[in-house]
Amino acid sequence: MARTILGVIGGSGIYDLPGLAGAEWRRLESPWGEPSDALRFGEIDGLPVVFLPRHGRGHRYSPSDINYRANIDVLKRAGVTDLVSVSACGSLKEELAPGTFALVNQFIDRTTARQKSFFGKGLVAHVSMANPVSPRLIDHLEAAARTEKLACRRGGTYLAMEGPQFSSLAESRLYREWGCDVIGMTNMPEAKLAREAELCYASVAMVTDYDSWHPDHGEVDIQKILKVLRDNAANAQRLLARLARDIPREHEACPIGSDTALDYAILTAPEARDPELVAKLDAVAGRVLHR
Ligand SMILES: CSC[C@H]1O[C@H](OP(=O)(O)O)[C@H](O)[C@@H]1O
Ligand SMILES: Nc1ncnc2[nH]cnc12
Repeated sequence: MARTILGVIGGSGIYDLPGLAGAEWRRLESPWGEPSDALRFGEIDGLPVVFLPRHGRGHRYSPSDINYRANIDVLKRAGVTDLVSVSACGSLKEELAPGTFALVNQFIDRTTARQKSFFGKGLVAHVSMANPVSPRLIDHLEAAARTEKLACRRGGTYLAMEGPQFSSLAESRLYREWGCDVIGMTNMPEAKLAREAELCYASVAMVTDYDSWHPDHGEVDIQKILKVLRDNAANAQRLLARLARDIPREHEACPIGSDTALDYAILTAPEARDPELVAKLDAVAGRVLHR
């Protein structure tokens, strides 16, 4: 079994990870283009941690402009085994009040303008997304939240919208009718690409607002969000530090097979594969392409 290397993608309001011993920014090249930023390498209690600010330092990339493929590729190149995403989101349920951390386990992808797969013409693969989140990683996050006494709910469906505008009232109501719990703009295609790269993935959806549907809270606006975001970011740092201290140092085999997702996923015959695409997939799919 490999040793655990914890990856963290920080969302809005989270552009660094304090408390990393020996921390340094290091830029990794990716054949998939420019990632959002350099990676922040360091250690917590001897555990290697690799951090990436999803929107880049200074918040330079909007959700539609983020190169999700390059981000996942560089994290894979850095050796990450377990990837935790932390994200701001709107609540679609009364009981998920601002400040709550939802450990979501399902996604509905309503994004339209993003590259969603590492595979394609010349190398076709189909991975399962029935269970997009690694339950073991959720167990560790839930335990960490409990230890840190953070308001947390296990499970839930995250609706990923394209943005950057917030949803209309009609959309907000529709997503509630669909049974969604929270809404954000970034966890898709991130979760899909993490699965293709055989990473265990989990998402901490940190509620900042009630989107637009709630009769007592009016419409969502960025000023309100920013206020809650600051508290959430401080709590997220505590959660992540606790997770890093307590997660097992040996990477545990994923009970839903995230780390073997490509075993039977590739359909293209070896002789029909595009050598250029095969070369680009050295980090993401090297385990199965070069065996
Ligand atoms: C800060 S409001 C909207 C913005 O925040 C979320 O970003 P992230 O998921 O990276 O925390 C949301 O998806 C939007 O991009
Ligand atoms: N209401 C909302 N909709 C989409 N993304 C968000 N991020 C934070 N709040 C959000």
